[in-house]
Amino acid sequence: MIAASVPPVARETGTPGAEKLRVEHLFLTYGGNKSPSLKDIGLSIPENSVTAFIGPSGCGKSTFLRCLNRMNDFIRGVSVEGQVFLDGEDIYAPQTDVIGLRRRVGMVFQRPNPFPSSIRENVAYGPKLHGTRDRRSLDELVERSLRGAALWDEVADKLDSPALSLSGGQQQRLCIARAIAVEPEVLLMDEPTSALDPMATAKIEELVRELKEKYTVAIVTHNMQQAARVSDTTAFFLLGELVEVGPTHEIFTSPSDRRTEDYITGRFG
Ligand SMILES: Nc1ncnc2c1ncn2[C@@H]1O[C@H](COP(=O)(O)OP(=O)(O)OP(=O)(O)O)[C@@H](O)[C@H]1O
Repeated sequence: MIAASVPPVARETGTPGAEKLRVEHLFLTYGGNKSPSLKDIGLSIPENSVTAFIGPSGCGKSTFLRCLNRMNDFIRGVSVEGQVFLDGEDIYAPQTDVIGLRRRVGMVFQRPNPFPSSIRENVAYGPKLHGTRDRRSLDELVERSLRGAALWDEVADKLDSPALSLSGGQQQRLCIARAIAVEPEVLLMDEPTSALDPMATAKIEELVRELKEKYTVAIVTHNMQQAARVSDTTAFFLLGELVEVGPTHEIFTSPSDRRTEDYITGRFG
């Protein structure tokens, strides 16, 4: 039996599989809505792994992802109850440094959204904002981040070209480079391939599998094959509830909840 609310696992930092994020009794209600869009979510996310959030449109996947670095704070009237622990500290506690939190928990969005500046400037932007000024350090960071996003070989000779001159898939990898340039611990990805063609999608999927060596990755996807290909753990959401979470191969081969089975076998969604 795979429980939707999993008990905390050992929290020994640096150990693959130690708990990075833990969510307890999370409810979220958008302003003006009578009922919550997320209901009593409990979930544990191990570090150095990929966790996929799947479910039909409107089930709350993106809303939940945004709870993990308080991006929902930008939406007026949202109320959040419950707890989200990052390395054991509640990110919704009043003393939380939210800017610091978003540095530790970075985000990549559905549509590639590079700034209208050069490739180099896109990657250097975050580190500069956080105080890195030295040109050599910045150059090193830009190269390391572009390598980390599997883009370096394609752009090394044109770092001062406009980011918007890149293809959609390259732009999305640039956004990943921008996200990792500030050395986050967690990367949240909201349907990062939904605007890309199959080749570009395959590259991002390969990259996601590599990224878990250094980061904890949580990814929202509409595409069940993608979840099966890239993730270690899959969480299935329906109507704002977390129905089931477990190892990806188990969710896709022997789910314990009938609703998960109906979804993954295409009976609805
Ligand atoms: N800014 C908002 N204001 C009010 N309601 C919202 C807002 N954003 C999302 N919702 C509602 O919250 C619920 C969950 O939406 P969410 O976008 O998180 O679902 P999703 O599973 O990510 O859907 P999709 O796969 O279509 O992106 C939906 O009923 C949606 O209408």
